[in-house]
Amino acid sequence: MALSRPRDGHSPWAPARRSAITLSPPAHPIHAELTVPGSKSFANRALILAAQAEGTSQLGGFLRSDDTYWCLDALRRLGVRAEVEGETVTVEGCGGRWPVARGSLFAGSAGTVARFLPGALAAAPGGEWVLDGSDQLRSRPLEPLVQALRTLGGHVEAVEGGGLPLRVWGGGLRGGRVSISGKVSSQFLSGLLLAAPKADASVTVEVEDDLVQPAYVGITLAVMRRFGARVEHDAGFRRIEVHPGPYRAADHVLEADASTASYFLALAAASGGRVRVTNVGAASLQPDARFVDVLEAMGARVIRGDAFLEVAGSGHLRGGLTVDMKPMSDQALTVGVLAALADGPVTVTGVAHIRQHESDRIAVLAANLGALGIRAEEHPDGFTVHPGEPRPGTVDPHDDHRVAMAFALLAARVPGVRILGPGCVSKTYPGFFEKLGRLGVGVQSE
Ligand SMILES: O=C(O)C1=C[C@@H](OP(=O)(O)O)[C@@H](O)[C@H](O)C1
Ligand SMILES: C=C(OP(=O)(O)O)C(=O)O
Repeated sequence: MALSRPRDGHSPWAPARRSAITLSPPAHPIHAELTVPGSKSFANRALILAAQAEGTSQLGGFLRSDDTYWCLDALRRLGVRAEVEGETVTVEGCGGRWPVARGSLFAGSAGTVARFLPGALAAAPGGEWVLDGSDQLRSRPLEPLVQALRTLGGHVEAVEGGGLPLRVWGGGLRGGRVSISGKVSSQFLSGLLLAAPKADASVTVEVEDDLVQPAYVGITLAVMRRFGARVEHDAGFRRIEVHPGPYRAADHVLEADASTASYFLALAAASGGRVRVTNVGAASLQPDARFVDVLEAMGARVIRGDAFLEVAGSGHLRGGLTVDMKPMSDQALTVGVLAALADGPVTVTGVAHIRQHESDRIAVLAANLGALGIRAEEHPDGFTVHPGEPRPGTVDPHDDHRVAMAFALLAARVPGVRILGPGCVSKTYPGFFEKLGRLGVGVQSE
């Protein structure tokens, strides 16, 4: 099947492209109360389950971003009717029998779409599709998921190499036992679990090695239950039993994005200001809602409510610590950039797998800190940053939204940090730089 596809993951929901943006510190410490938009992790799980459900679901708190665009686009190409109005998506479920049973699907740069859709396709009674993605997503791993779906009788084949593009045939999944690796990505396990209720019999999944970011598996199970799935699991999500049954339509309010919230809370810690995020709290299921613990260890004052988080910075960041970021590794770069402003070295461990995220995040962090005059050592599973006086300079995010958002934090104190290709933030938050501007950070576009 010939494929014509965009090479990157930028969607029609991304703002007009700018070649670079230069940031400068706010004139006054930032004091703000703000909300952040919806989480792509919640949105893409709920979209895929609502599409497979019997009946119509309404999902509130939806954010238009690249990752959610490509998820919705793939479901529409499968014949699912879905309408977005304001922050609400209405999805007419097809019961898992995709109305368009042949064709090409595109995941953009969304790991969630690449890892969650193959199971939903293989579990369908019939059909044949090719799922592809951006160049960046093509280079990210998929094999453990492909192998596990095959163990359950799924008909899935990499077209070339081991990742995307992937050819998937419907035909169903049988139940039984299956083991899967969790040390490179928790999304393999999540993708298998989301498909498991559609199998002919119960599926028992065991994690055969380590499991990174287990909280995302908790989110998977919570969203599955919301759509009617019956699931049992141990405390660490290492052994999970999923019973067969249909997904049923459910109205669902998606959690606001704790990863996005972390940048604004970190900005308060770095700038000596105070930020309260009023729609992400300690009750969130997202691991990054616990990132405030790291800010506290670095000297910030934190107030935790069930539905809000507040951070007040002293303007001084404490270093001299080692942090295992495996449970919330999307914030590893945030720690790395804050460390440049701290009073002692900071080491991050437990994040070997982020070398296979949107970029090799450890290498890209070290190279960009180096370009700003900050020494950073790479380790196989993390890095050590030696703080200093970052100088103005250019950051190349390698089309990785978290690199761009983390380096933007330097604007708390450093004038003249220039970020290339800032549009990459639209993967999860197209309005990120505009929001920084409204908080008083100087934002100059080229
Ligand atoms: O399941 C999810 O929604 C996610 C899981 C995590 O990925 P990995 O488990 O691949 O690290 C996380 O980094 C990503 O931003 C979202
Ligand atoms: C790793 C990330 O995304 P993805 O869902 O593409 O894996 C991320 O958002 O940091």
